[in-house]
Amino acid sequence: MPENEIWTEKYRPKRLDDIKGQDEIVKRLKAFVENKNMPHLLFAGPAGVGKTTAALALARELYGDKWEQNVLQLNASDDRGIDVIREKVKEFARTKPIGDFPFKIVFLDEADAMTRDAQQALRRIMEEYSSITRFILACNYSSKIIEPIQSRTVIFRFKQLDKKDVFDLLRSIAEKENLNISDDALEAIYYISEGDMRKSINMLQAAALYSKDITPELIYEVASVAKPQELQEVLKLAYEGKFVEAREKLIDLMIKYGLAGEDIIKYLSKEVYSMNIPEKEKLDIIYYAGEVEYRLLEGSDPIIQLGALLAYIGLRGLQSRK
Ligand SMILES: Nc1ncnc2c1ncn2[C@@H]1O[C@H](COP(=O)(O)OP(=O)(O)OP(=O)(O)O)[C@@H](O)[C@H]1O
Repeated sequence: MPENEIWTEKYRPKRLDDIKGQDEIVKRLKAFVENKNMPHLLFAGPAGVGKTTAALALARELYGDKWEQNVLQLNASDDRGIDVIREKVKEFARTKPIGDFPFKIVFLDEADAMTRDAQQALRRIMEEYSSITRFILACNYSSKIIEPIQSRTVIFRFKQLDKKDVFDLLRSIAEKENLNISDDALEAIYYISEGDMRKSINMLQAAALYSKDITPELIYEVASVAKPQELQEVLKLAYEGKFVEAREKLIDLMIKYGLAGEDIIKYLSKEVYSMNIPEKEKLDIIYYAGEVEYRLLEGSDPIIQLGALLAYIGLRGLQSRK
């Protein structure tokens, strides 16, 4: 293995059985392999949870060493306008499978990013060549796929991966790469990646460039994310009415980690849940944070908007002490 290989590729499961946390889906895909037949499929779900991995593993198990000749994979980074769909996909879809197989597979990643016109062209090709070609479309939101495609595919909904699945995989990678990873560091990775396995593995690889000992500090540093305690500190200061200190600390964090207002608001909101204050206060603050986020996305000044949020938290604190 080359030294600088990307770990998400190096450790991408080759077989369906090695895919973590998607047991129901794996079971159904294995039945397709056994029957040597399958309908068109639509894989929907969040980023980095195994959609592409499942499509490729399915192809490997169906075709064995002929899998690459029988699969056309077009990523979102490839041009996938109508012309490409018409030419490239059609060209591939209309020719016979290589070897003794009844159909070929076309895999399209991030199909929900394709224009409606391109999806319409795709739909016609799906219909025309369905006797010798099956399509697997992956997307984050199935609602963004045009209805005629949805109704022609069987939808598989991929779940966000839970802690255990992410921890198991990261531990086994750490062992193979001779790293020491603490449980706190695993927690930190999960906190930031929110069950996105690609993000988790990338973070581990980035941290390993600096040290064999993977600690939460190192993870927060490479991920360029403020530690939960640092954000808690800001919230606490604000709630106690120490507005100026809270604001300064927040600006320091933004500079230290190079965070944009939208990032900060996301992480701050997450931390509000663990504040030691009444439930009603938390809900009010989270509601207000939602409004601030909206204003930020509309282009408002982040320092003023985040200041407004801190002031609001301060007011809530003041009222609760009355
Ligand atoms: N369920 C899983 N089990 C084991 N490894 C996984 C799983 N999901 C993701 N991975 C790892 O994360 C990497 C990215 O996964 P994959 O490409 O399958 O994500 P995806 O769901 O297709 O996401 P996207 O929508 O962003 O393309 C893989 O190379 C693999 O190493």
